[in-house]
Amino acid sequence: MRRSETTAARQVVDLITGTWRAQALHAAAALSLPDHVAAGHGTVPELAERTGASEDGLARLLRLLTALGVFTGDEEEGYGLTDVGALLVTGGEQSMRDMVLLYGEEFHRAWGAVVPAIRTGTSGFEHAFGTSLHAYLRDEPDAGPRFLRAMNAGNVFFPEAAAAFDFTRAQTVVDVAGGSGLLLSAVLQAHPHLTGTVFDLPHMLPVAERHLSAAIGAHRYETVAGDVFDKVPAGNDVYLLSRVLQDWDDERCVTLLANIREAMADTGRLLVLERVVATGDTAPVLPLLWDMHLLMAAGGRERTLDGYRSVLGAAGLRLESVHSLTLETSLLVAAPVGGSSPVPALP
Ligand SMILES: C[S@@+](CC[C@H](N)C(=O)[O-])C[C@H]1O[C@@H](n2cnc3c(N)ncnc32)[C@H](O)[C@@H]1O
Repeated sequence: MRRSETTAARQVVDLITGTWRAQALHAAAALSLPDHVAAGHGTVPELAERTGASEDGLARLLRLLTALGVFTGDEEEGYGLTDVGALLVTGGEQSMRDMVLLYGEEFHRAWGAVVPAIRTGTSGFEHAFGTSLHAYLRDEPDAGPRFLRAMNAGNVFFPEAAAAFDFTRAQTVVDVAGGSGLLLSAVLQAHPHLTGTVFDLPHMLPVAERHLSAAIGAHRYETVAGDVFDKVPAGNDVYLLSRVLQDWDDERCVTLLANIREAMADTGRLLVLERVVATGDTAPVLPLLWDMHLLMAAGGRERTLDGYRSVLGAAGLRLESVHSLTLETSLLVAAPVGGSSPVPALP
């Protein structure tokens, strides 16, 4: 075999085995191995006793995940956690365990329906579960809070978003479909003069309420239940819309954006947090992977910059600026068409 063929074959094998890596990580999180290792129980017999798993299976899983950079050590000495493994320990502000679990369980099943999803344009989730992700989150006990905990793990760009926009002249902020309230709390913590509202479906609000009451204190925020396709709280200076457009087709995006436009003053601003898709063989892969994942999960999509411009424009908003954040996420600042001044100055 020529060298270029070897390299191409290697690439195919690496692509095929990508899902095995993710599922090995999922097994470690599902068996709480990082928790046990963090508690000092790092040998295979100790882990077998605590998890009820077979020693042979555990030894092989740990040896693979050590090679993948999740654990340190070996079977003889016992295992410790790398920085990656430490992110899989339960609890803690930065923990990504809930994300690993959701992606390894429900979303893995949704990806199992990738071919019918691409054939039909209906989400992989609907093919696999017989119901939409949104209905599942509403109807399945504890699914909503589990989903929000998993979303939290991907929120590493929230503090950056709070710093990327000049909030000094704003007084009130609404996080539209704000989920866990973590973005609003990052904004309120960074800008103590602001008060804020989390607006979301009623079954999602308890998580935001719990988080904001602990992080912010009762007098600076409220939670409001409602449907973004009906109307959103009016008269605020800044509207946040994080990872929401990604779940809907253009028509639904225009409806919800038009509701936000109607609620904002002409001087208001809308801050959209999404990934921007580029094309070509040098395009960053993460937005493209997430675009495909959104088809598998909610039947949604990531958009090109022109795609965001187009749905904003159809709702009476214009894209004013774009800021790059970590994990290839972008902050898009939009202003009402015709409303040129920024949010009003504080008295
Ligand atoms: C992908 S999550 C994003 C949550 C949050 N903005 C974030 O970035 O972590 C989508 C959110 O949209 C909310 N949502 C879905 N349909 C909605 C509707 N019709 N009205 C209001 N919120 C809705 C969900 O409850 C969920 O919190």
